[in-house]
Amino acid sequence: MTQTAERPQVGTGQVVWFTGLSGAGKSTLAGALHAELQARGVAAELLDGDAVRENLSRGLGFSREDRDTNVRRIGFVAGLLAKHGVTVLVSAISPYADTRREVLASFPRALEVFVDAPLDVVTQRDVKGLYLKAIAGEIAHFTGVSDPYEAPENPDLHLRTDRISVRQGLDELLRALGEA
Ligand SMILES: Nc1ncnc2c1ncn2[C@@H]1O[C@H](COP(=O)(O)OS(=O)(=O)O)[C@@H](OP(=O)(O)O)[C@H]1O
Ligand SMILES: Nc1ncnc2c1ncn2[C@@H]1O[C@H](COP(=O)(O)OP(=O)(O)O)[C@@H](O)[C@H]1O
Repeated sequence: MTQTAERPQVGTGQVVWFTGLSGAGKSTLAGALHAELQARGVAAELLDGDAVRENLSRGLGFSREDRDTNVRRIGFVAGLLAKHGVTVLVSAISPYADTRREVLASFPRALEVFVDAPLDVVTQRDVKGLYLKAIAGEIAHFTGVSDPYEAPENPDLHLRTDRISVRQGLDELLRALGEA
């Protein structure tokens, strides 16, 4: 007979939700934090926007409805992982404040991280060459150019990636997680 009641309970994992424009630095910071947590032996999982869209959300586009579906799907998986004590790092533009609020409120422990760089900076970075195309009108509904981005009003962490280094951002994240 299993003695579930006597087994040690796995603590609820924290969900660290990185939101911001394309090219703001979400993947870079979430990836750096993931590597650091793993090196410290912390059970951590990364749900990155691009990988999610290739798998869990394949076929979804960038209408409000599809973005919200994408964000809710990520939230569902993050919640399952967190329930088992995993620290979950989510990197997704997640542009709509209401949907973010709803999903974040479903986690017992959540940290909203606003990865923030002004439009002119991300346009200059143009990591994937998408801003050039969006500005030329070749990509419809591109966040920050022809589609909205609703910045968090009261994020747990606000990282201005045009003012701080990746290392400084990582240090702030570790501090916020009590891992400094
Ligand atoms: N129209 C439009 N708007 C914004 N982004 C676009 C668009 N089309 C493609 N891409 C690429 O898709 C990545 C964003 O996917 P996300 O899943 O993070 O977006 S969302 O949270 O569902 O809004 C985003 O990746 P990141 O640069 O990593 O943010 C872009 O590379
Ligand atoms: N302080 C910083 N934090 C994060 N990324 C930075 C920072 N400074 C410069 N960058 C650069 O900005 C780019 C961000 O790209 P990426 O992480 O893919 O953004 P996103 O996932 O938000 O689309 C990378 O080329 C990264 O090296």
